[in-house]
Amino acid sequence: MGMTRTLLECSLSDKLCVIQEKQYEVIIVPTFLVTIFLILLGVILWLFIREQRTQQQRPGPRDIAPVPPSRDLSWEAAGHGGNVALPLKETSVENFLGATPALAKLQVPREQLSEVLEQICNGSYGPILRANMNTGDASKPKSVILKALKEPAGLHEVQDFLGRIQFHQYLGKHKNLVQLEGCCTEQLPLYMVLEDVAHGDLLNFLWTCRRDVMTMDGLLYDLTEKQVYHIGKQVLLALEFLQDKHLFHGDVAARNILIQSDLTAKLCGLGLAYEVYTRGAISSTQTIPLKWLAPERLLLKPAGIRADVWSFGILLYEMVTLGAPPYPEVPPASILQHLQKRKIMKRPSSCTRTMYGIMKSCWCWREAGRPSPRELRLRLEVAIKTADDKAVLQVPELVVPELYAAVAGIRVESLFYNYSML
Ligand SMILES: Nc1ncnc2c1ncn2[C@@H]1O[C@H](COP(=O)(O)OP(=O)(O)OP(=O)(O)O)[C@@H](O)[C@H]1O
Repeated sequence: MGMTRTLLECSLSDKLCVIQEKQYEVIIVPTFLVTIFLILLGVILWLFIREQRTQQQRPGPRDIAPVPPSRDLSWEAAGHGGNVALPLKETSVENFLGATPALAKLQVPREQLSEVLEQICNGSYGPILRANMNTGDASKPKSVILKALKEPAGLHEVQDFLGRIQFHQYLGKHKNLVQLEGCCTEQLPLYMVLEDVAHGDLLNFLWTCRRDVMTMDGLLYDLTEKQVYHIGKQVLLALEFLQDKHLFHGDVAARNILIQSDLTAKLCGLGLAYEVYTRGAISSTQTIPLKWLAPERLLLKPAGIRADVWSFGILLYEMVTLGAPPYPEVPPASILQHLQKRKIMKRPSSCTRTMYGIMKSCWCWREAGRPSPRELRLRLEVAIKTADDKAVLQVPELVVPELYAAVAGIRVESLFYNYSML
């Protein structure tokens, strides 16, 4: 209306009128544009905040970053490493602990954990303890393993620890994976509660088989070729399970396999599988003993389940030599140069040609040339039929853990050994 009146009141030669008309354009159009822009910005911000809130409230493993393709290193490079996206300044550890409803169902009341029986070792994020858990029947306490988060812990460490528990929950049950029983995470100190695989790790079992110990708590310290295949097959079943979830283990070795008296084998040490889950890759900063690693891992290239297959070959070597360190003549730091010359380990005297053939297939330089866990398992199932079930594997030399650690390229503190106490 204002514009029309101005035009009617002015003649075309009236300069003031032209200026007045332009002033309207200069004021109204930008104001209109700025208003639209502000409204749009508001809507976008509102949608963003709403999405963030719903993500934090969602239960289960979705709190952890979604599973990216396992061979995609760019996922990590693009900075998607975190697992629960809460800004540090906005929350304290206590607030954060109260705000993880995803773990509510897993909570074990602290008063049910009666006494700590022993500290097994120092794990990668804190002490690993054996404790008794009350089951309701006072005469039948259940032994469990507590993985504690060392204190003091920052918010990132707490987030990471909770993410690991959720990862266990996400994995679910498998006979050949160590089982999550619950957690205590509503206040500090934080515990992950795991089933107790009482006979401990396979490496200690293998070392004990070198001794004159016959049996302990129902476990027979003798190993035959058939049993090596039997244990190997179970590890492969666990790897198939991980592969079905687009994951891989990253640290397959005798020290990461727990053993029960009936020789049920359970893969533990799932820390790297968790990294694969959250980042799509294993971070190169992780210190994994080099002698177990496939060439692509040593070269810091993207790796997948077939890197586990390489390590599985080393595991067979460990079993058949009753826990000898791999490549005893090669210093750990020179392993890559050694492999680059296409050298692999020679057949140990205790190893049949069939088993050595299987090991060699795992140690193919090219990933694609290696069998999948399933193909390998089928080969083991064939081999098991004709394997020796009588001759007990024997190695006369006893192990000195410190020496073993130096040759294997492992920190001796990371080895749990009750071996020397026997
Ligand atoms: N459920 C269990 N039952 C018996 N012993 C266990 C159990 N879990 C772990 N251990 C013992 O603790 C050692 C270290 O375990 P594990 O590798 O799982 O811990 P970690 O070093 O903190 O690994 P990660 O970061 O990969 O989870 C094992 O070699 C084993 O001796």
